[in-house]
Amino acid sequence: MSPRAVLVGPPGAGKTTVGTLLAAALGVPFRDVDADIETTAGKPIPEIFIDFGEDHFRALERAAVAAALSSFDGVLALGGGAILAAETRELLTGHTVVYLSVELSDAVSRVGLGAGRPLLALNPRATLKFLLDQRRPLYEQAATVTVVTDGRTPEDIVAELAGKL
Ligand SMILES: Nc1ncnc2c1ncn2[C@@H]1O[C@H](COP(=O)(O)OP(=O)(O)OP(=O)(O)O)[C@@H](O)[C@H]1O
Ligand SMILES: O=C(O)C1=C[C@@H](O)[C@@H](O)[C@H](O)C1
Ligand SMILES: [Mg+2]
Repeated sequence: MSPRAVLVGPPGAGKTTVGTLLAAALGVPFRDVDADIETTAGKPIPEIFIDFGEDHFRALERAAVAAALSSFDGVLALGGGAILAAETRELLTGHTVVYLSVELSDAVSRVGLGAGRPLLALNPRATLKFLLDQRRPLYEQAATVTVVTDGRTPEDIVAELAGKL
């Protein structure tokens, strides 16, 4: 069993939004690893960061990604930082990995004040710039399909993707 598509990209790329619509368009279920982690931990992501720290969150994330990749066959959205783990990047090999790319200005306007995103709580623009610069090569390396999302509606992005998958 293998996901039909695995969505990667930074916060604000639209993984949850586009993933939900793409799954509906393909007639398959949608699953979001961020939601899986919250279910396992029994608390929202910001509280996991506060109570246990980022390293603990990343450990939960690695386990949640591994479980979903081996047991789910719909559209799967990873968390924005999941590809930081070498173990996860290796597990992605052979899967259909869709990189939703977004430049800084669109990402900033989409995440606003960063509500619900603990890494962005202090300075969303500066942190997003750092995350985009740090992670862009990792998303590009993992991707089998790349879709530019800047200035486009989720529906337009889904129409492009549905034709490619
Ligand atoms: N193509 C788009 N155009 C405009 N707004 C968008 C687009 N895609 C998503 N959004 C909006 O941007 C915000 C962030 O989208 P979403 O939560 O889907 O991102 P994400 O990639 O899942 O982020 P995270 O990594 O934090 O989970 C939401 O308010 C959503 O409505
Ligand atoms: O970019 C990140 O590192 C994160 C993105 C979100 O999807 C969550 O997984 C969490 O807030 C961390
Ligand atoms: Mg999301």
